Amino acid sequence: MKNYDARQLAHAALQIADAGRDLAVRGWTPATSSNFSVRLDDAHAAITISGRDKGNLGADDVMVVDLHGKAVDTDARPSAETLLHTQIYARYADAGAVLHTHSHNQTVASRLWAKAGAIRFEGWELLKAISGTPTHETVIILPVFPNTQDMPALVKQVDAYIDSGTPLHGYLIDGHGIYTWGRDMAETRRHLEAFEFLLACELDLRRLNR
Ligand SMILES: CSC[C@@H](O)[C@@H](O)C(=O)COP(=O)(O)O
Ligand SMILES: [Zn+2]
Repeated sequence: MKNYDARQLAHAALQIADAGRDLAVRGWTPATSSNFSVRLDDAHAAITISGRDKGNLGADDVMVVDLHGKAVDTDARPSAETLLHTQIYARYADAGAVLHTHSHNQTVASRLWAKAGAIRFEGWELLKAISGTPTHETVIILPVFPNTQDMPALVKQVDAYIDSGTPLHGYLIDGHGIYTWGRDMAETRRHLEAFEFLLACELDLRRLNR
């Protein structure tokens, strides 16, 4: 017997496919990169199957994992980065969706700010698109973690950052891409779009030497 709600899974798969189509059209998911998930309940998430074309997802491209990243009711292989998704659901009880993309801006910025270890956004009106940010007179830090294929090692770094108490709304991985999340898919898409815009602004200022 399934211990998650199949209707919820079907709805999550639709949300994931819809997000994937939109993000691919924007060019943020090149060459099967990126992965997406939606929380189903306290113990399960729906997540993209590894290696699929993220711009052309259907219900068969989404599977269920438990919050330890283990496949549930299927032999399919979940995203190679599943542990980064389940970590967010485990650490943030109100997280309802996680998006990871590889846009050009995200990837270039991750390299430029890797040494500094973070990008500091301050004074941008669009910061208000990040939930809990009532004014542009705010600082939001987007950390940059070194890339590795060793997911437990990456999870450890993110855990240490969360444990430090600095608010975390998303992060970059060096030479790789971005992770962000929200209470539901709509909020998560807004956060992703806001970070992409802010990164583009910071990159332009760099190009202009400002
Ligand atoms: C195609 S290169 C990108 C992958 O290595 C990975 O970073 C990625 O985002 C997608 O992996 P996936 O296992 O399909 O979820
Ligand atoms: Zn990736």
